[in-house]
Amino acid sequence: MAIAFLKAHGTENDFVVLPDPDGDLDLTDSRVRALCDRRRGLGADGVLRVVRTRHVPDAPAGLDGDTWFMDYRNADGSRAEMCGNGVRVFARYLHDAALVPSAPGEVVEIPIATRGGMRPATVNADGTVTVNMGPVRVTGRSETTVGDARYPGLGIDVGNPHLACVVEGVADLDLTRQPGFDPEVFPRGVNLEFVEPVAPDEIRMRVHERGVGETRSCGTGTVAAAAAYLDARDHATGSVTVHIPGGTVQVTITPTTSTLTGPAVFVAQGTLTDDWWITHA
Ligand SMILES: N[C@@H](CCC[C@H](N)C(=O)O)C(=O)O
Repeated sequence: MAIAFLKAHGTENDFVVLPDPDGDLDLTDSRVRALCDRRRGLGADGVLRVVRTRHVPDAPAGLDGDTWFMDYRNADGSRAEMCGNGVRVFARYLHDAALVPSAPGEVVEIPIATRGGMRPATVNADGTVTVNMGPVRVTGRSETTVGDARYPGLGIDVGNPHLACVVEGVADLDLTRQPGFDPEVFPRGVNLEFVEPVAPDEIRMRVHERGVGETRSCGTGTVAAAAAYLDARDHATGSVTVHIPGGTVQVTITPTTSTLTGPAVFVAQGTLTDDWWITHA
């Protein structure tokens, strides 16, 4: 069987990467949960399966079948539409493994399909990756609760759902439990960002991710956080530096789209044992 894997992270939002060009892997929810388990598996916030779009039954209609598809799974086994840190890692993998055309010294845009649509990315000369994250759609206002405290926030869709709340004292929040949210507003669940300005156009963010729990970074969340920060200043566009526990990224929001720039780091590669794979079917 010899199933190959790589371990990678983007600002410490960590992933198991599974190359599966022909869609041969039977990646069950149970196997995703086991892979992400930090004791009985490799340990990660999510899994990125690298597969051609034609082999993904739930890929959005109209995508080219040859395009590489980022099949993203949360640590609880659920599928999500998008993962911003994941796209950076995914692009870096395609680039370094020479799975996409490139010329020495040339910055080439890599088309990447996701359940949230196309998210083209470029690997920059310094090794960082810039992802075109698509338009930022404001979906309304809602609130979250952490313990007894209520925080109003801005609902934002960047392929996946977010509620970004500008608060004071981000460092002191207890995010070890699922914060409350309105299931009528977010019937598919929601990623919750807590955002604090630290300087002009510079914010600190923590996140509780749908399907994972608190993570050290969330790329789509940083875009939502930047949008909420700008909205609080009556701006719809701008460039914001976002500090998360796992590092720093740069977000730019324009009238038509948004970009996310940050690192993509590969830690290890190896092969899963057949026994382990069979046991966790
Ligand atoms: N960590 C990701 C987001 C992953 C998906 C999210 N948990 C969801 O369910 O929508 C990112 O970097 O964007």
